Amino acid sequence: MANGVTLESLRQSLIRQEDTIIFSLIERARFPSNSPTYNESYVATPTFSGSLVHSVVKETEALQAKAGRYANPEEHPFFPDNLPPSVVPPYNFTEVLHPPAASINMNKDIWDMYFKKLLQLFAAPGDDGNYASTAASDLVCLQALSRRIHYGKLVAEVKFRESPEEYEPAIRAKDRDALMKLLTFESVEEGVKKRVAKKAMVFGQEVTLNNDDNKGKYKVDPFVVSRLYGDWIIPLTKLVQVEYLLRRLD
Ligand SMILES: O=C(O)C(=O)C[C@]1(C(=O)O)C=C[C@@H](O)C=C1
Repeated sequence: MANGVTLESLRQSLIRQEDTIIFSLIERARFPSNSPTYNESYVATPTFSGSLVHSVVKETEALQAKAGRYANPEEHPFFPDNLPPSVVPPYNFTEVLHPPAASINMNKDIWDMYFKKLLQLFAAPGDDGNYASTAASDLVCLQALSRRIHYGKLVAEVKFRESPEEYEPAIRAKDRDALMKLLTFESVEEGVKKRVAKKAMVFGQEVTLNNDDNKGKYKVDPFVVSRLYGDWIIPLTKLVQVEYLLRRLD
């Protein structure tokens, strides 16, 4: 395909992104749940609107927008409204995606999934007062998840270009189920779920000098990581692909 992007190269990137996601979860799991981070009434100052995490994400995004982060089509802000423009010289990113792709931003769903479902699965209950660091860790997780899930746009583009004749009728018929079927590779998904569990075991083990006295203790539960992928990350990546394909002929 044009620009040297292939399904294989995109899958390699998704595999590399697993490392980033798992490490970000391990870092977040250093802290307990720290509920004041998410409590809107905890921060009572006009400087911050909403919860601490809301402000940390929003204000960090504003700074990163100035530094050019969102000029990259692979990056999506959680708070896209009123972001300041980039102040850095533009970089000529290769255009792979069909332009309507720019209107797809699933971060609202990612935000809800992360705070309502994922977090409680891997952050132990408790409060150690490290709210600012907790919010900073959440931001790193959210950005890693967002990048991975929106990678679905590129994956969908490559799949479309490889066999437009298969996709076009389903796109014209706006048949989401047919698109979902076409883009699904169950054996690949099974492989992803197994590999991330294995990576969670390797990356999350305690490394000591005297062999295996910590066997079986992991910083994030490998089963939970596999479940995050199976129940949320992969389904949202597929939803991005469907949304992208539906606009592919616009
Ligand atoms: O590898 C692909 O073909 C993808 O579309 C990525 C992905 C995933 O999210 O990991 C999603 C759908 C496929 O069924 C398999 C895997």
